[in-house]
Amino acid sequence: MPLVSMRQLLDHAAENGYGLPAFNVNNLEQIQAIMEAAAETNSPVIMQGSAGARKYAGEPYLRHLIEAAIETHPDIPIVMHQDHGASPAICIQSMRSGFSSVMMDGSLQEDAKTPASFEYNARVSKHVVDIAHAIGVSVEGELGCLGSLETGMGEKEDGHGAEGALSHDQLLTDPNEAAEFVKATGVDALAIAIGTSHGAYKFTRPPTGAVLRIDRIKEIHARIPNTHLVMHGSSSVPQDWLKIINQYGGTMGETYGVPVEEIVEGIKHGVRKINIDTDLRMASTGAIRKYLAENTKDFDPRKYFAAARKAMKEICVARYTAFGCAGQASKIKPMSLERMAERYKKGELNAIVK
Ligand SMILES: O=C(COP(=O)(O)O)[C@@H](O)[C@H](O)[C@H](O)COP(=O)(O)O
Repeated sequence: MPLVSMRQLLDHAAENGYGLPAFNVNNLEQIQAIMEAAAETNSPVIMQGSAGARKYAGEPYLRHLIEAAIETHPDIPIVMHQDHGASPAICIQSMRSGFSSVMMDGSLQEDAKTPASFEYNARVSKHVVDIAHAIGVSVEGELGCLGSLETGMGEKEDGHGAEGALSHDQLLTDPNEAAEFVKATGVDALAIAIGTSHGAYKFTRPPTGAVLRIDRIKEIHARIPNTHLVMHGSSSVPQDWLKIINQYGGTMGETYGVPVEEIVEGIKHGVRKINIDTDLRMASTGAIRKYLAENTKDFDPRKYFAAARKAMKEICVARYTAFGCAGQASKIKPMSLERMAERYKKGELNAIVK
């Protein structure tokens, strides 16, 4: 099965009431873990490369690893998505190199740190949509700045994200603005700010509705019913892996993520794409720490990478199952990007704004 557009998968998810985890990828073992889990559960796949991943692995390595997944698993629809493009130029470069979906993150200025105005965000996002849709590529936008409703701080991590204190309004996507943004841009998917943040340190205690505003999802979805909502920063920060990391020499502090049952609630109200990176990082780190501590004579990296791959696969299977993707891959008839471009041109995929 060829590479497919993200819009095709998210439309299928909306029609059938499920959500798709979008796993960040940086190396071979992560990609194999995701694909083994998808094959075992018959799930469609979104793999995404962040700015950090592009810096770490280099875009050609990422692309060829994902292409290897497509070749190895011809029966699974796969989206190659570029996560957090800080400028139209980055998105255009990704499209040129074969990504079937891009995120234009105009919520921040091109430095990926300074919150941008609504006008700037709408202008750069619309620019990317015009180019992407002409070739059948899907576009995710972002409105609102990710950060903590507990502390009021932005979530700068690894060079990406707003720095310093943010107002409550900036940390929470406004449904009226979301409607205006989608009308002005025509993005296929919209990342919203509801109190989640990237990385492991999201909440100092299990989150309540005051700091994780799932209720806001319902209000936004009611205004833009066919624009697919995206939850960034949605790792659940598995407590069992946190314990293993610390048991084997790690010093991670007490922290909590987004509970899977809250994500499932979001899926009932229009969330279709759920970004997950930290959970696989934690499973991988915990498994490697444990393996090396228990096998002190081993020096073959394939042994501890295999342990990491197995741990990551278990998380992927759990998320595919919980989000309702399991069993869906074989029901999807892939559409070429050319066909998607025709559909955009005919207006078949126009946004509904209420
Ligand atoms: O939402 C995301 C991950 O959420 P998470 O931390 O797993 O809760 C991704 O979109 C981030 O972009 C990604 O984790 C950032 O990765 P790097 O830039 O550090 O590679």
